Amino acid sequence: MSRTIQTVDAQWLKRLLPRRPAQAHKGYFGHVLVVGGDHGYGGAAIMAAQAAARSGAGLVSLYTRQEHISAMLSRQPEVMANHQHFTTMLDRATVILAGPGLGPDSWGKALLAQLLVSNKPQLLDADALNYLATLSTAEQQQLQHDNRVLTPHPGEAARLLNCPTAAIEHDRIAAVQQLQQQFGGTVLLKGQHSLIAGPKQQLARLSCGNPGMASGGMGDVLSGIIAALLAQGLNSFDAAALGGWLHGSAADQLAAERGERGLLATDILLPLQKLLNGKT
Ligand SMILES: NC(=O)C1=CN([C@@H]2O[C@H](COP(=O)(O)OP(=O)(O)OC[C@H]3O[C@@H](n4cnc5c(N)ncnc54)[C@H](OP(=O)(O)O)[C@@H]3O)[C@@H](O)[C@H]2O)[C@@H](O)CC1
Ligand SMILES: Nc1ncnc2c1ncn2[C@@H]1O[C@H](COP(=O)(O)OP(=O)(O)O)[C@@H](O)[C@H]1O
Repeated sequence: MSRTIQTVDAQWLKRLLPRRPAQAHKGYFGHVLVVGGDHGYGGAAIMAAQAAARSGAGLVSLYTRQEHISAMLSRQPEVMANHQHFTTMLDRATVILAGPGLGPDSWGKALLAQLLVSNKPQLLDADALNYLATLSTAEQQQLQHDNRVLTPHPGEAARLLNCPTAAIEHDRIAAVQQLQQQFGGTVLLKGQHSLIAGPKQQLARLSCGNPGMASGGMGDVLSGIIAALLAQGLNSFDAAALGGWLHGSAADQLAAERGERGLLATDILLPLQKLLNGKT
C-alpha cells in the first residue's frame, strides 16, 4: 500500500512538545538507559548519553565498560554511569537505547539478549541492528513491538534486509517500508533526506540536514535525541521524526554559521537546547 509522505517541520515541535507543567519534576520526563561502549568504542555510548541528557530526559544512565566510566562522568556528571548491576539498571529505566559502540562480541550479545525481550520503549542502533540481522525471521518477528525505533544507516539497512547497500540507496522509500514491515515499530533510514516509516502506515521525510553531518558519532547523537523524546512520552514515529528534524536543523544552523567541513557530532548539542524550546 502506498503511504503519503509527510514533511517534518517546526510545527511538529509545537504539537509534540508543549510547555512543561509548572509542577513538573524529573520523574515526568522518563529515564533513558544507554547500553554500549565496548573496548575501544566508549565515545559512541558517551555521546548518545550526553545527547539524551541534553534533549530533555528526566534521568539518563549509561551501562558500559568500566574503563569508560570516568570519561562519562567528567564529560557529563548528570549521567549515572555503571559497569555492574545491569538487571537493576534495566528495571529502573523507562526507555532503553542500545547499540552505540556495543561491538559484535559476547559482552554486547549477552546484554542484547536480555534487553530485547523487554517491552519498554527502545531505540536500537549500530551493533544492536547488526545483531538483529543475524537472527532468524521467526526470532525477529517474536521481538517486534510498536514502541521501538530502529535507526539504520544504509549499510546497516542492507545487512537487515540481506541485500547490497546499492539496492537500499536505489529505492530508499521501498527500503524503509520493507524494513518497517519486517521489523515492526518505526524505522528511520539515515542519509540525505532521512526517511521515517511508522507502524500505522506513517511515512515522513526530512528536508533538513547537510553533508557536514558525514562525520563519526553523528548517528550516536541522533539516537540519544530520539531516546529522550521517547522518554518524554512521544510514540516511536513522532519521536523518530521530531528527533531527526531537531538533529538535522541543529546541523543546518551550525553549517550556516561556521560551514559544513569540520562539523562534529557533539557540536549538535550547542544549538539543540534552543531548538528544543522553540527558540531559533
Ligand atoms: N567515537 C566513537 O566511539 C564512534 C564509534 N562508532 C561505533 O563504531 C561501530 C561501527 O560503526 P560504523 O557505522 O562505523 O560501522 P559499520 O556499520 O560497519 O559501517 C561501515 C560499513 O557500512 C557502510 N556504511 C556506513 N555508513 C554508511 C552510509 N551512511 N551509507 C552507506 N553505507 C554506509 C560502509 O560501506 P562503505 O561505504 O564504506 O563501502 C561500511 O561497509 C559501532 O559500534 C558504532 O556505534 C561510530 O558510531 C563512530 C564513532
Ligand atoms: N549528506 C548528508 N546529508 C544529510 N544528513 C547526513 C548526511 N550524511 C550523514 N547524515 C546524517 O548523519 C548521521 C550519520 O549517522 P551514522 O552513519 O549512524 O554515523 P555514526 O555511526 O558515525 O554515528 C545520520 O543522522 C545521517 O542522516
